[in-house]
This record gives sequence, structure tokens and C-alpha cells, in this order.
Amino acid sequence: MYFFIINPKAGNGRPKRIFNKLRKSKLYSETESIYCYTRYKGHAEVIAHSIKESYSLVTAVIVIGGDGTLHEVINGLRNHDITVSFIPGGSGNDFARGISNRAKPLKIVNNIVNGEKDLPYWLGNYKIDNKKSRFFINSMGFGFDAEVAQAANASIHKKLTTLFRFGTISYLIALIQVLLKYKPMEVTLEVNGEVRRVPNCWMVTVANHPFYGGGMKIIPSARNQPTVFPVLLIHSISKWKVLTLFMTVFTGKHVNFKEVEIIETTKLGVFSKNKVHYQVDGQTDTCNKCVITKESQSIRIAGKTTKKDTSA
Ligand SMILES: Nc1ncnc2c1ncn2[C@@H]1O[C@H](COP(=O)(O)OP(=O)(O)OP(=O)(O)O)[C@@H](O)[C@H]1O
Repeated sequence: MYFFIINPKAGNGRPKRIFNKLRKSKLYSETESIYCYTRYKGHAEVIAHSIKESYSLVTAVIVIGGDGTLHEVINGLRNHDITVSFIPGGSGNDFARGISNRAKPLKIVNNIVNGEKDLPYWLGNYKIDNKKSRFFINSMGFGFDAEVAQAANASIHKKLTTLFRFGTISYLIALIQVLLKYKPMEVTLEVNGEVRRVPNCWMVTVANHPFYGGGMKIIPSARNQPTVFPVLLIHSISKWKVLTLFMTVFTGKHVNFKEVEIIETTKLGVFSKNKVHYQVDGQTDTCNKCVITKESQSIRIAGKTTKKDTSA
């Protein structure tokens, strides 16, 4: 049995339209499945957690929503044995980009039902302050990018730009708004066992794949694998240079700036006396301490076309 979780609020209602179309298909009518719409923020996590009880009956959980919805489902399941699939319907959809899944919704379901090979995917693990550890699917960032994500989520432009499929534009508007008032943080990092103080720090970002903010290549070299992960560190830079730097993020050329460092590590600690903003898979909050590691056991992602074919 396939279990669909649909976020009707993601991507200006796109997941609902996708699912309505899917339900009218012959493939759907021939497939044993149940579905559930999310009703509030965090509901996808509650639904996924409840599936855990009867997971032996579920062949795969199919998420239709944005990256935030997938983040909740993965954390609700907390079980690497349940196969998960993702039909992108959000405003950013960086996860689908990260695994290079450009297939259309019907094709994704067709791939799952017809047993296309599952893709192994290694999540990031993060522990904020003294809370329970959780997983992230795409990236986690501290400082400037987190404040930009927060401003973009709250912006009235987001709805409009998502409607016209220009999610990145709302991110760029938020970037300029935050840039004008941003004050760099003072953080202590623990990387590869070494402690390092970074007084004029703009951002620290960790990623499981290159994409971020609706298609920017924040860490172009990031590859999904089980051991190390890359950390992008931007510090001691002027505001105007940050603007120039972000102009080149789409091509990945920003890594050539002398103020940008990329460090590979198995564990990252971020500590600060003052609360710092963080974003995890696009959702934001503040913290004083975070420890990030890589999950060595992979989860299984179904529905990706392994042969070169992206037709519906
Ligand atoms: N019924 C609902 N009403 C309000 N919010 C909801 C509902 N269902 C889920 N949510 C919340 O919607 C938020 C946004 O979801 P999601 O991130 O999947 O979409 P998005 O922001 O459009 O896409 P992306 O993350 O790819 O940019 C999540 O925080 C989720 O908890």
C-alpha cells in the first residue's frame, strides 16, 4: 500500500492540483493507496509518525509538497527502512534538484509502482541546544542565509513569485532587505576536532547537495555520500562584496572569492554566546549551539528515473 501525504498550502496550492490530476489517472485507480492532507504546520510529521506503527503495510510514503513537508515526514518516520518518494510541489524544490529528479508526477508514481531502483540518500543529523537530534534533507545554515530565508518565508512577494514559478526572486528581494541591516555574528566553530573563533562571520552553511534557495548552487562541490560533508564559511567581507558574491551563486563562482572557505568535515559544532539565526531545509529559528553530523545509514528514495526519460 502507498501512503500519500499532501501539503495543500505548499507552493500556492500546487500539491493539491498535482494530486487531483493524479487521482484521475488509470495508474492511481489501479494502485492500492491511502492519502492524507496536512492541516497545519508540523502535521506532516505527526502523520508520518503514526505510519510508523503500521509501517510493514506501507510500501512507500509519497510526499507531495515542498522541501519543508519532506523535512517533516523524514523526521516523523525516523525509520530508515521505510521507502520515501517526493513529488515536488513547493516553491523552492531544491531536494528534487539535488537528486536530479526532473520526472513529472505521474512518471514518478509509475517508477515507484514498477519498481525502478531506489536511490540511497544520506541525511544530515543536527542537534540544537539541548533538544533531541533531528534530520535535514538539503542544508542547514547559520547567520545571513538564515535571516534571508526567514525574510523570504514572511514576504508577501513569495506568494506572487511562487504563483509564477519564480521562487528565487522572492529570495533575492529578501536578500537585499536583510543585507541593508545585517550585522555579522561572532561564532566558535568546531571543525575536524579543531576549535576556531570566527569574529566577523556572515554565514556557515552545511549541505547534502549543491542546491539552495530555489536553485542557487550554494556549495557546488557537495555530493550526497555517507561520510563527510562540506561546510561553506563566509567571513570578513564588506556588504557590497556580499551582493556581488550572491550574483555569482547561480553559477557557483562565488567559491572563488577569498572570503569564502569550503571545509570538509565529519562533524561541525557551531557555538555562540548570543542567539544566532539558523535555517534548516528552509525553516528558521534561533539557537546558541548546534552539532551536525552525517547519517552513515542511508534512507531509500523511490521514484527517480534511472534511465534517461523524463516524459509523463
Ligand atoms: N494545512 C496547512 N496550513 C498551513 N501550513 C501548513 C499546512 N500544511 C503544512 N503546512 C506548513 O507549510 C510550510 C511550507 O511547506 P513547504 O516547505 O513544504 O512548502 P514551500 O515553502 O512552498 O516549499 P519549499 O520549501 O520547497 O520552498 C511548512 O512549514 C508546513 O509545516
